[in-house]
This record gives sequence, C-alpha cells and structure tokens, in this order.
Amino acid sequence: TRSTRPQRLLRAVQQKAIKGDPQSVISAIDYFCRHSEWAMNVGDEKGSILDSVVCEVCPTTALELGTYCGYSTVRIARLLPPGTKLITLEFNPAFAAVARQVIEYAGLQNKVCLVEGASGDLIPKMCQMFGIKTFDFVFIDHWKDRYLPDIKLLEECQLLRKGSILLADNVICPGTPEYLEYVRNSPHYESKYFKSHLEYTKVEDGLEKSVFLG
Ligand SMILES: O=C(NCCCCc1cc2cnccc2s1)c1cc(-c2ccc(F)cc2)cc(O)c1O
Ligand SMILES: [Mg+2]
Repeated sequence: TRSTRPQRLLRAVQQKAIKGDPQSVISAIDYFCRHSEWAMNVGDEKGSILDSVVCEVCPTTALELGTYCGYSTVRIARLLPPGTKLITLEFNPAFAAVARQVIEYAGLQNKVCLVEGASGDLIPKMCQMFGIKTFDFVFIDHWKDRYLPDIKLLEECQLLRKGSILLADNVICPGTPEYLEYVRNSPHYESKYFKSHLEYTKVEDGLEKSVFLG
C-alpha cells in the first residue's frame, strides 16, 4: 500500500539527518516540507519563536498538546536541561508511531514521554500518571476547537500555577477565535501575539503567548 506523508517525512529524516543530532532532524523536516510535501509542523519561522520562549521559560515540566510527527517535540526537548520531562499527547496512533521514531532518531527519547489519546481524557490523569503537580510551559497545537476547553481543564485540574506559560500555534490560520477572545480578555491571563506565517507559506499566522496569573 502507498506510504503516508508522515512515513515519507520519517524516511527523509532517516536519509538526510544525522542520528543523535536534533538540529539536523529539524533541518531535514523543514527541507522536506519546503521542497517535497507541505506538512503541519510548526515550521522554522514560528519554530524560532517557540525556541526563544522555551529558552526564556527554562521549564522543568512541559506539556505539548499535538505531537504529529514530533517536529516541535524535538525543537522543545533539545532545549530542555537534563532531568526535565516533556510530555506530549497525540490522538492519532499512526502519527504517534512516526513521532516516536523521529524523537528517537534525534536521540531525545529520554527527555520525552509520548502518550496516545485525547487531551480531554488524559489531562485529568496527568497527576496520577506522572506525579506532575503543575506545568511551567504548555505548547498548544492540537484540535483548534479544543484549545479553550483544554486550558479550562488545565485550570480546573490545578495543573497551572502563577506564571505558567501557554504558547498556542495557529491562532490566525486555521484560527482559534474563542481561545484568543478568552485569553485576551480574561483577568487570569496576560497575553501577547507573535505575528508570523503559516508554516512554509506566506499566509499570515502567529503564536499567542499567555501567562497564567493565578
Ligand atoms: O490541525 C492542525 N493541527 C492539529 C492536528 C492534531 C490533532 C490532534 C488532536 C488531539 C487531541 N488530543 C490529544 C492530542 C491531539 S493531536 C493544524 C492544521 C494546520 C493547517 C492545515 C491546513 C491548512 F490549509 C492550513 C493549516 C496547520 C497547523 O499548524 C496545525 O497544527
Ligand atoms: Mg500547528
């Protein structure tokens, strides 16, 4: 049967990147998506904004909603000091299978815990599954209509603390209007928009960074 796009992306990593070198994995995926097939990774332009926020926060606990092929997982995990853990949730088993191999190729499997399932089911289990009290950093990049219900769930499960940072992808394209309206008007968040472009295109998109004020 025909291969899937994530499988072709993985093959590009295996053929072009250097095992154990996260930057070469990132570059191989960006090259594949620019020159062969577009894919919904956060990409290099928004990716460098993601990098700067992760470096500023220096999280000890981090959560990613939406793994896909593991591109942003590798971007985040490569910046985390030893002893920190990035938990990443993926709904689609085929995407998760590819992401595990991409993360392993980058040599970051010891810093990442990939969990398959729906965010609405898994978020309430974070404490019992991982003993996580609160997340310092959350990268939101999953179903666009789940951004708002899931941050409310994070609040309810007391998984956010004063100063927790949320960084949301695609707030313009495909767009997350209810989420934006909430974080920009809620007294519990201080929000800032980083204007950029949809990965590998000239279409406007951006990241919204929101600090939970408690
Ligand atoms: O849909 C996007 N990402 C979400 C897919 C992940 C589904 C999951 C649900 C779920 C639930 N629980 C736990 C884990 C998970 S993972 C997405 C789409 C575009 C795009 C596509 C076409 C287009 F023309 C323009 C932009 C660009 C992007 O950067 C994206 O991120
Ligand atoms: Mg995205």
